[in-house]
Amino acid sequence: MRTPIIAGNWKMFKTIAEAKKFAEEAKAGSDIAGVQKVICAPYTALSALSEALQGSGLALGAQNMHFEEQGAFTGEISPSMLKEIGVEYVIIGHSERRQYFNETDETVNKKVLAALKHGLVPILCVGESLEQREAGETAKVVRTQTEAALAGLEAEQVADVVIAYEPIWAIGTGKSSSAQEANETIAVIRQVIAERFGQDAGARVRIQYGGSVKPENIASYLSQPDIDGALVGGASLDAASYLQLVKGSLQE
Ligand SMILES: O=C(CO)COP(=O)(O)O
Repeated sequence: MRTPIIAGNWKMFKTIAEAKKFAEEAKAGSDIAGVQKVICAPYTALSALSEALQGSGLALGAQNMHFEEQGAFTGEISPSMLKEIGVEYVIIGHSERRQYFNETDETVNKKVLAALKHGLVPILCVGESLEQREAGETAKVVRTQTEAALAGLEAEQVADVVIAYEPIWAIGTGKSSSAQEANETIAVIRQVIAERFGQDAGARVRIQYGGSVKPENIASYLSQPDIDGALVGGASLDAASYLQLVKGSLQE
């Protein structure tokens, strides 16, 4: 049985004061059990949130990191810097980073390896563009991205990775993939992992859907057999909305 995981990706939103306010409000859901709750905040808010989230039941995540331990990499943040302030999860390879910040399958792979080495749980993002989808290439694209990102990992490590399937055309557009279509693509990802790393890793790895997930549609995704949670942008910015997502992820 895979525990569902609902991760908020705040992207470039929220000052420290706004982040603290969210943390206070999110404490109303501290007693909700059976689901893993994560908020991935901007770097500047992480340290304050590490304290402010105490007692909320929410774990802390970052949205990116460098793969090196330290060095002359102006503007970058290392895995141990994140660990030091209580970060447990890190989003890797989000399509916005692939699109705007030159993230490649190769750097994604290095970051996944570095995260695991430092005891951070990577939330690895994969997903096709609208053009690729219309060309019938969805399965091929997610297969290539998944294989490249997980190259060099042991089966035991793969089981600990969280994967987020985010079709690019569904991000922030209000156009969500149907739950059934999302489940089909997620089943492909699970199959790729089972082929490469064994049935056990395939059965254990948690795979989220992301792209215009809202409190109104979350239950339909989570009712699918291969979908284990959601990576949510816009609807995670408000604490009440985030808690509704968490509640909605619990199967009746
Ligand atoms: O990119 C996303 C989460 O990482 C999805 O964003 P939205 O939920 O705003 O569509």
